Amino acid sequence: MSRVGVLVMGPAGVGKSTFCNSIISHMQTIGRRAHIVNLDPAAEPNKYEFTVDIRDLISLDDVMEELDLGPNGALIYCFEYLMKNLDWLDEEIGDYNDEYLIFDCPGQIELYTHIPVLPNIVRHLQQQLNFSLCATYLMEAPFIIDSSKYFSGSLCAMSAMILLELPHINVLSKLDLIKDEYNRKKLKRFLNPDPMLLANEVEDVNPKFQKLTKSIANLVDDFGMVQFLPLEANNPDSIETILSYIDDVTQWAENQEQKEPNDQIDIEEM
Ligand SMILES: Nc1nc2c(ncn2[C@@H]2O[C@H](COP(=O)(O)OP(=O)(O)OP(=O)(O)O)[C@@H](O)[C@H]2O)c(=O)[nH]1
Ligand SMILES: [Mg+2]
Repeated sequence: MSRVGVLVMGPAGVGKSTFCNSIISHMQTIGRRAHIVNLDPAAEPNKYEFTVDIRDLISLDDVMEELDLGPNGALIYCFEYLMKNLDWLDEEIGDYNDEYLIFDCPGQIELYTHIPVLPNIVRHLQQQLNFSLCATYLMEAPFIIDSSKYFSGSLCAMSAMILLELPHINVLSKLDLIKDEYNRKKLKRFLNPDPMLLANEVEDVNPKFQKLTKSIANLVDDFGMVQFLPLEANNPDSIETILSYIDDVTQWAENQEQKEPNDQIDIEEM
């Protein structure tokens, strides 16, 4: 049994759910099967039906109303509730052996930076449900092309990377919105950036913070976490490229190949 899980993470409105839908649509086109697991208790109705939906376990609106919590507190409560009811998740996912599941996560970034619920869910999926997992972290291209924001975005992505300890792919979403303004060469500076060069470009920063920016650039540089894959949700080529990276880090193809000899044994045994 081999299951691939892709966590789709990133700040609010960055294009996570749209990306999930684009993967499903692309996979259908090429004859592969995938499902969306919705982990956002505040999700809006989606183009593709959620195969597993946290809202079937707990509703954000109910929590807000009954416990008199705000949306962020209620979200944390929902995840803590999910942690206490992981058997529900096991049961829901249980029927989907040998499948490709895409986990659409909420946009509250505290979930990826300092609350341990997501790492606990990740360990559970790996250890109890035998998932080969990959994290995708989306950042918006229009946001990131400002050098100073590039560093704050990179720190958030690194935070998620450290917290989850998973194979990690950074994605620059909504690239179509800046394509006309930035030529290929300029875009490459952000997709495959040199943090030290970008740090020198940060302007309009209080001199007191320039040193801090350089230190952060050093850290990002040392970490080697400086690559982004471009995403245009409506461009199948960009989806295909990202999917090939995900397949690679989750060893999807190898798992498929491994299954073939067993299939043959089954046939011979019959
Ligand atoms: N131009 C452009 N717009 C996009 C793209 N991807 C998403 N959007 C738009 O961005 C908005 C937010 O997209 P969602 O997919 O709902 O973002 P999200 O990250 O799931 O949002 P939350 O779940 O609320 O955190 C929507 O209006 C999308 O149509 C893209 O590649 N290009
Ligand atoms: Mg969403």
